[in-house]
Amino acid sequence: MIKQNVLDVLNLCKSYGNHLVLDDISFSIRENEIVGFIGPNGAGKSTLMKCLCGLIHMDSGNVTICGHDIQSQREKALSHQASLIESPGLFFNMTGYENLEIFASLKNVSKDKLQQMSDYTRIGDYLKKPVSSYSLGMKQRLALSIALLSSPQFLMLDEPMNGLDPSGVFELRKELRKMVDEQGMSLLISSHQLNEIEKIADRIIYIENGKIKEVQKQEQTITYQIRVNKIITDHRFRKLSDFLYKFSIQNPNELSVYLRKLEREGVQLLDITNTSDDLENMYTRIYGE
Ligand SMILES: Nc1ncnc2c1ncn2[C@@H]1O[C@H](COP(=O)(O)OP(=O)(O)OP(=O)(O)O)[C@@H](O)[C@H]1O
Repeated sequence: MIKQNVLDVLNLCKSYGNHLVLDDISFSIRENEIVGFIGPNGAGKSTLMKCLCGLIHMDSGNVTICGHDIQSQREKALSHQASLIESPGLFFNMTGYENLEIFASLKNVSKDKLQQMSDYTRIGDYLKKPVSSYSLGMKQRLALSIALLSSPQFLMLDEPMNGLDPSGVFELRKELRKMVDEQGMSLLISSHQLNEIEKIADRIIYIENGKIKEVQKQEQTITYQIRVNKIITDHRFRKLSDFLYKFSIQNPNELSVYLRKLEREGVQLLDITNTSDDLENMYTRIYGE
């Protein structure tokens, strides 16, 4: 089945005064896809997310959410998305449950859904206490539950792992993956935590100075460099120098196929190195040390 795009961003530009913060940004996100957004401080991640959820206006470009243009069909486009950007907008002097109730009534959500999302917070009796008494993790869970009240098809989370302890990060990652897999949601998630993004994202977009520097392909290619004792004629092995070749596979199981092929041709394997770009290598290559 062909997956539709839930988000299309085309040539988006945004400046604050003379400062061009987003410079001709274009990318798409498909159904059921988790896209990670990585970039150094001030790269433009939050500004982009704010443009995508209608919090601020872009100067030029086009954004469609589930096929609806965010400018000409603003209400329809925004009804398909939810976002948590910067600190969650909670009423601190009210209880968690009262917060959920207010947002449920604003979003015209049924009582069942309200109950479902109060259970989803998994903060138990704390729901009856003022939000000011919550830990950061509890506030995050409450804010995420509020964002999910409207069953969005597209969710944007800006640095959701900030301040969470390792078990909180693990839980959040597990839950986000489950939501995407079971409810068909798509997710755009920004983080500074490279290893966390690597674990959750299907694809990663690198941004710097408001420009997309690179998009990691969804299918991670595994590349090997091999040193052998004789010339290989098979074109799938790219010659780097005498007796040094490179080949790429999409699936780890394919490696044995390549190695058996060499064996059949009487080529002796002297050395093999996995030279695939992992996230940290890629980050260093793009942004420097
Ligand atoms: N309201 C504003 N007015 C003027 N400049 C702004 C405003 N908001 C952001 N900027 C500037 O825009 C640039 C991008 O900021 P943004 O917050 O989008 O970056 P970021 O990638 O989210 O950074 P971080 O990882 O530190 O949160 C920065 O140079 C910032 O100073």
